[in-house]
Amino acid sequence: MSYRVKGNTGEWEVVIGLEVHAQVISNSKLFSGASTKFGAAPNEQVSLVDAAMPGMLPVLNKEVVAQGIRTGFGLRAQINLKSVFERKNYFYADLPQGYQISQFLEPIVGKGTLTLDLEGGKTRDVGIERMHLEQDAGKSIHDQHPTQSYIDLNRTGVALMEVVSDPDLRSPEEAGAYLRKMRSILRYLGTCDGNMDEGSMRADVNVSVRKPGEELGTRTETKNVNSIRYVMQAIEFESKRQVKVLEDGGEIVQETRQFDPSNGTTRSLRSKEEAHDYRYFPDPDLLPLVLDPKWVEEIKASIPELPDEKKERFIKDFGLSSYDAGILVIDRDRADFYEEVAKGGDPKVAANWVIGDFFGALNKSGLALAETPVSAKQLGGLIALIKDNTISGRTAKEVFEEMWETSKDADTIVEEKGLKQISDTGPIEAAIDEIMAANPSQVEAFRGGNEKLIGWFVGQTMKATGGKANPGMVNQLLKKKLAG
Ligand SMILES: Nc1ncnc2c1ncn2[C@@H]1O[C@H](COP(=O)(O)OP(=O)(O)OP(=O)(O)O)[C@@H](O)[C@H]1O
Ligand SMILES: [Mg+2]
Ligand SMILES: [Mg+2]
Repeated sequence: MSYRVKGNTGEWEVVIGLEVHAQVISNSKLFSGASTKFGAAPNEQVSLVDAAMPGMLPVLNKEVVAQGIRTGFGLRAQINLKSVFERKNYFYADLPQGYQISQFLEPIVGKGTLTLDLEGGKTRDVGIERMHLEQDAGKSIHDQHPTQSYIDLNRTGVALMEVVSDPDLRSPEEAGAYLRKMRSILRYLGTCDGNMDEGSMRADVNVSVRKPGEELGTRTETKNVNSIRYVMQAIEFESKRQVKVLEDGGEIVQETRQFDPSNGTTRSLRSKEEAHDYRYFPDPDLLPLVLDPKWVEEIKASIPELPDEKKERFIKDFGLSSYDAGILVIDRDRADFYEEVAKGGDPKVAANWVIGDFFGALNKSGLALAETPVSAKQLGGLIALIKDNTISGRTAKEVFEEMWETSKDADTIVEEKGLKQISDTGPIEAAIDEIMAANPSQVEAFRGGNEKLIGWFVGQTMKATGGKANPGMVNQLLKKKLAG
């Protein structure tokens, strides 16, 4: 079912386009050699270029350009061999140049596609309009002094990628899926760390509403939202607000809004009348960026397997469901971990264990994957023991818990605790014979048609063998013997 906002006049469709600002992983800034490391004391990482000292000239950072190209390939997008840096002029205290160097008419990356992984393993493609490179601004600090503002220029000039989506998203969930996938792709590529709480990925959220089938409505833009949950909340609030305004006979004005995380609402920052005229023009200090096609090809050849391809391979080679494969490929470490576990035998069983027991245990103990007490190889070893019938699936759960506590190998634990499953027919048959001899009336009832009693016999046999009998074998032998 598609997402709709219910109003008094019927149902409204929500239309969303996201602009994602992603900080490029690079040691130095877009046009200066200053460090980009997170967490430095204010104004420790500011070169003369960043501070816009007179006469300072920008020098383009080649690594950032390479990162931009990688991102373009990750978004299955057109790489433009010629692009142009332009000045986006506006005044703000934390913008010493009085303009931001950005790309406008000719961005480095053109149209592309991002595939959403939705509920139930469904997917949907969303259009990418463009991606360009630009400088970040500095930071104004208002909460240190009652009457003064402070400026931190560490972030000034840090390279950002702005990825602009088409207005293709239709619900808060889809917007969430879009951001999760974007983050996953950028992390696979190593072009952005995707840490939203450190501000390395932020979104401008464009929202409009319309009656299904109608033309696009007027959008508002909620700036700089820094968590996926907040983006979803902003969409929910903003779409309901717009429906109410329209149904009350009002009009939506194209405006910039701000999200308030304390109550999940948005409020107006500035309206269209006050909208910026950025007076874009090509930066005279920078030549057009012309890429060597050979270099671009080299970069293309170095792109790693990305989540979509990996997912497809997991489905095809390992027989996983789209849903399971989607969960496993979300980040590269998880996917690698799973593949290592799958070497232990049955890849489908491995997926169940990794997604269920293993991720569950990680979650419960609040550990990151890198801190796991049970290695992929060890988990693979446990699964191999189930596969070759050394232990039952049920015993395996017990062994896993012990592994988690002690970091011991599965076979060591099975050996030490004597958990080996009984798969010899001899002792199982002996146990069954004894139970049947001691319970003639049950045997008679079963033979008389009460087939449900098989469960009782299984239980008795398991009990008699200390829970170690191979359950498949117990079933098989019981059926044979009870049939008489
Ligand atoms: N009617 C609409 N409803 C919802 N989203 C829309 C609508 N029209 C456009 N959008 C989305 O708004 C975003 C516009 O971003 P874009 O960077 O092109 O321009 P901008 O927001 O005006 O510029 P700036 O980068 O200065 O904020 C895109 O993601 C686009 O898909
Ligand atoms: Mg934009
Ligand atoms: Mg915008």
